[in-house]
Amino acid sequence: MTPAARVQTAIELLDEIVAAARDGGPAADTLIQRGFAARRYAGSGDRRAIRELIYAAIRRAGERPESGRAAMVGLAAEDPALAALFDGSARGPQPIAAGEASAPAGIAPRWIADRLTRSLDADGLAALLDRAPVDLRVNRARTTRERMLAEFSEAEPSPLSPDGLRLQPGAAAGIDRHPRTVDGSVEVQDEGSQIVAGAARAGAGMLVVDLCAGAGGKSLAIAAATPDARIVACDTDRARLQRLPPRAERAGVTGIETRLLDPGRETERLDDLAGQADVVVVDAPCSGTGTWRRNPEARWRLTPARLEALVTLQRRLIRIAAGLVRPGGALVYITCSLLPEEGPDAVADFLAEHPGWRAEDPINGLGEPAGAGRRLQPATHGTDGFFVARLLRP
Ligand SMILES: C[S@@+](CC[C@H](N)C(=O)[O-])C[C@H]1O[C@@H](n2cnc3c(N)ncnc32)[C@H](O)[C@@H]1O
Repeated sequence: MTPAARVQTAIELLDEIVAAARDGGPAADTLIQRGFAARRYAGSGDRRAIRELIYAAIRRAGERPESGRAAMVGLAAEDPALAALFDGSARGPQPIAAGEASAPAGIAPRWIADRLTRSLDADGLAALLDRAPVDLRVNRARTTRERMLAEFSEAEPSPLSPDGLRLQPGAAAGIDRHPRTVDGSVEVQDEGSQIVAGAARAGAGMLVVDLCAGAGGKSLAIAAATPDARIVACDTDRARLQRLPPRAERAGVTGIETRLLDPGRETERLDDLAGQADVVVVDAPCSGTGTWRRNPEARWRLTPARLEALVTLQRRLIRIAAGLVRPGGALVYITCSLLPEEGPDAVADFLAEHPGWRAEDPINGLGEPAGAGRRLQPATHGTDGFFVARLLRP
């Protein structure tokens, strides 16, 4: 493909990404993969260049642009070499017209950037859109970090997690097909996610409920660290939860059972666990502001109404979780968001409504204080953004 044709293809795929963000469609990565499958003529160099153009345009545009072309025209305004490729050649983009729509540069939609500035300074805000490294969690049930460092010659030990390895983005191509990923020796998992999973502090023989387990990122980390715990992994999303048992098998961990919940009627399937759990983990559905560096178009999907619905659901899930904790047990509340209303404010509300419960440091001084919990952020800790609190039942 010519460089100009790559730009035109990036514009076409961006059009689909913008529409999907507006209409609740598939993630950018899915659309890009489908787009490449439909364009078999694009070689690996073309694909890499197109993907880079797309993500550069997405990262740059804080507000959802009106079209893929507006996003790319905005990028071209800061890059004369790119602007020169709008040359009207056979498969290239038409020349940029005077006064043509151009997406403005920004970090996030205004309404949400305003809320984030309650808790992040300018560097913290900008780092939400950094290019993220790829972190691996070494599966203690299978191997050791030292052995995996020998297998992944380009990896470094990640600085905060004892089980983490870090690969720079360029060195992580094909990581899903790497033999040590396939045999369950390592899992792709952000270092921040590894650390907050550690807040469960599960011990031998404990009953742990992972209320929002999804495909099991946290459950698998807990099981690898504590082979003798019983982990009940719950979720309302059947497709996600179904991905957990094969992952557990691949990782060689036992003790995880899955439980599908009915949205709005979660407690009906949790009756037998009421007041029984040593630890309940609530890795709540959230805005994902802490993971924008991996899914930058997610910020185009958020609306005030969607955020409000999430905040309401988070508060409901904490209350459900509290009903499962045994006296003296712990509730671990996690979000991958840096918005106060999804983290410290949610915990403050819970503590105000539940006298006798108290918070303790969930991650042994790592991260920084955030209300009754702690948080990790890309700018300061090099991880995705997370909030985590550990609340003890009287
Ligand atoms: C942040 S994700 C969990 C990620 C997962 N714990 C991991 O580490 O990979 C939040 C999960 O909450 C689930 N969820 C949404 N509403 C729920 C509800 N009412 N009860 C339980 N889970 C719910 C979503 O399906 C989603 O999988």
